[in-house]
Amino acid sequence: MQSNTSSTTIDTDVTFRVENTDYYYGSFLAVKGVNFDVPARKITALIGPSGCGKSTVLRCFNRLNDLIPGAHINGKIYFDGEDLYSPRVDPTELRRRVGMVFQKSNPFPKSIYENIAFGARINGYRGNMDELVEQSLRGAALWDEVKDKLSESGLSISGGQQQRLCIARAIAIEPEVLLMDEPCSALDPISTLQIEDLMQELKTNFTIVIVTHNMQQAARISDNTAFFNARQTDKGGKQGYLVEYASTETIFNDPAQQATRDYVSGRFG
Ligand SMILES: Nc1ncnc2c1ncn2[C@@H]1O[C@H](COP(=O)(O)OP(=O)(O)OP(=O)(O)O)[C@@H](O)[C@H]1O
Repeated sequence: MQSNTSSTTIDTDVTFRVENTDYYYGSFLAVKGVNFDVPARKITALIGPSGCGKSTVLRCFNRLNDLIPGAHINGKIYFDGEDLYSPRVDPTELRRRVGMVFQKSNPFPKSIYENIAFGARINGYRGNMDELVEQSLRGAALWDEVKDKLSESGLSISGGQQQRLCIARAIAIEPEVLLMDEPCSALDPISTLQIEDLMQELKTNFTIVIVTHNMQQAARISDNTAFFNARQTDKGGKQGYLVEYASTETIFNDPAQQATRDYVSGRFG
């Protein structure tokens, strides 16, 4: 495995290999020198204080940062062994393979049924749509709650249900990876636990990378954890970097770095 500092061996298939990457917004170097491997069909958590670059790194896995003017990276990210930034990679097709769930649930202002069917249709799905809708809602542990109101608006259900609808929509197009940017931060504890349980089920089929501010959540659900921090630069700004990457067990119980120990024990951040 590739790692900045830690020694834990992560012996499994690699979905993303991040090699010597620097992340820029224009001339601003937001995150510097990141190396790590994201293993397949595991949950990898990105943690660290605000502004250390977790979302920046996450958004590069499906090249969502391409949509931000001036954003670019140096270094390499490989997805299933292929250079993610190669001209051969079509970002739209990449985003089909690497789905994303955001902090704030964002169902389309359409029926629950159409929330699933719409994306599938655009992606050329030709099979039985009713079956796909049911299977996706079941996969997101939402079917029983909405099966009798599929024609109602996706915006009419609770926040936790909306977030599961967004997960159903994401898995309907059969991605290989699910990126999750603080998916539970707007949810109550019960909905949060439902999403966490769901993630444990989803990881049998999907590689999951999650950004979370909730350290207990990272400890509960993830297999591996990357701890990012930010340091002061000469110019007075802040620059993110990866402090340590290892199994979640190691990061929370026996980290190699004092900064990691301080962070996970709540001493800063
Ligand atoms: N669109 C953007 N344009 C310019 N700078 C940005 C942009 N998005 C993020 N940044 C900067 O990049 C750095 C990393 O931000 P990022 O949002 O990735 O951090 P984060 O760890 O996810 O923070 P938070 O936990 O607060 O969401 C910060 O200095 C931030 O101001």
